[in-house]
Amino acid sequence: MELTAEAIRKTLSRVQDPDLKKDLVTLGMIQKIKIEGKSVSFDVVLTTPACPLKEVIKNNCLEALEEDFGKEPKWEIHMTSQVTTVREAAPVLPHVKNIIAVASGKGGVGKSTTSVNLAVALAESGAKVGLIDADISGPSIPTMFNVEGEQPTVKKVGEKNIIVPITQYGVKLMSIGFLTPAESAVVWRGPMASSALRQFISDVEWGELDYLILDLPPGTSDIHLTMVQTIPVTGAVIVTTPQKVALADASKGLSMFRQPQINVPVLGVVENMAYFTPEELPENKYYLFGKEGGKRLAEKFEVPLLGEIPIVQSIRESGDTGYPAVMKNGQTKEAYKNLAEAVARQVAIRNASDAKTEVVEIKA
Ligand SMILES: Nc1ncnc2c1ncn2[C@@H]1O[C@H](COP(=O)(O)OP(=O)(O)OP(=O)(O)O)[C@@H](O)[C@H]1O
Repeated sequence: MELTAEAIRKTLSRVQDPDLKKDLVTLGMIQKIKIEGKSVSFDVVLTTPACPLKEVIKNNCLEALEEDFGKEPKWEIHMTSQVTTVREAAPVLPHVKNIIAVASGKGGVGKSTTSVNLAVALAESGAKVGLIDADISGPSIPTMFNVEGEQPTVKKVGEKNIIVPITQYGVKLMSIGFLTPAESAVVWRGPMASSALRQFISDVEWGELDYLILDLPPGTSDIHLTMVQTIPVTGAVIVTTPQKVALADASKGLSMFRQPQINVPVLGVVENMAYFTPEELPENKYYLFGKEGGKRLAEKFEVPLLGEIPIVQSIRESGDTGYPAVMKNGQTKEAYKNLAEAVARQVAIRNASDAKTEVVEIKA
């Protein structure tokens, strides 16, 4: 077959994105085809830098091309990415492509730990990431990022005061905890918290972000309703442990997002503390809180199980020392990396599906 851009496109239109179930050409993923003699280069623009199928897609392209053009041409395939969004021309946070709420029904199940490691894992994949700590009951993000006691600066843009978020480990951070000294026992009442959060949305210099993670307080109170209605959430991630009481509360949390007045797509469930594993014997698993509760919850609500995170001493220690577990090599890094890939994948699937019309945008 003659080596032309059109012929290459025709061949690549046989290669599908396994998640989006459409071919790469129709999805607009094949760009910058350059032919120089027998050397061909082109870009494959994926929907997220955290794409777990990068290698699979690349190999499928190569296979199809060699089938049609033989082994002689030299193929140079650049795997790049551009995170997708359904928030074009959004009234608030117009440069933030996706807002992901991390929620749990019950407290203490590891929602903040999950948010932190998810945010850092996404940033490590190359995405632009922000994190809002909306946990008014006990903001722990400053500690988990080792920025306790730091205060965001304020700058004037025109007539307006703009808050510059704190950046740590490649993630832009705002926390209710930055606004009150750690030792003070300020109780954030609903309206006060909502107004602080509204400020986080309207007065913070977030810039361009691929993913803004929102660490919500535990539970399903009125405060949640206000928060979720204040912030135009793209999708929600539900964190639970496999324990019966946690699962019952997680069901409530999940159902909250599906209420008609909220109507936020649930991206999936994370089973935290899924099993205990001693770091020196990673193949030994002990199901302290029961087995596969998160999986059953995900099945019941017909949403994906995004990850199973073991209970490991170093995860707790990393939280306390402010050096997220995902930054250290080993088994927990893999678990969080896989989680980030699964979340990014579900966001891309959401954005490509018809469900996008259901995402509610509410002005802050
Ligand atoms: N997979 C894990 N392995 C070991 N320890 C964990 C794990 N996940 C969370 N923890 C620890 O459990 C405690 C509670 O976690 P975290 O603060 O993330 O929970 P939370 O659901 O956000 O709590 P809150 O209800 O206070 O918001 C912390 O000390 C944390 O370090």
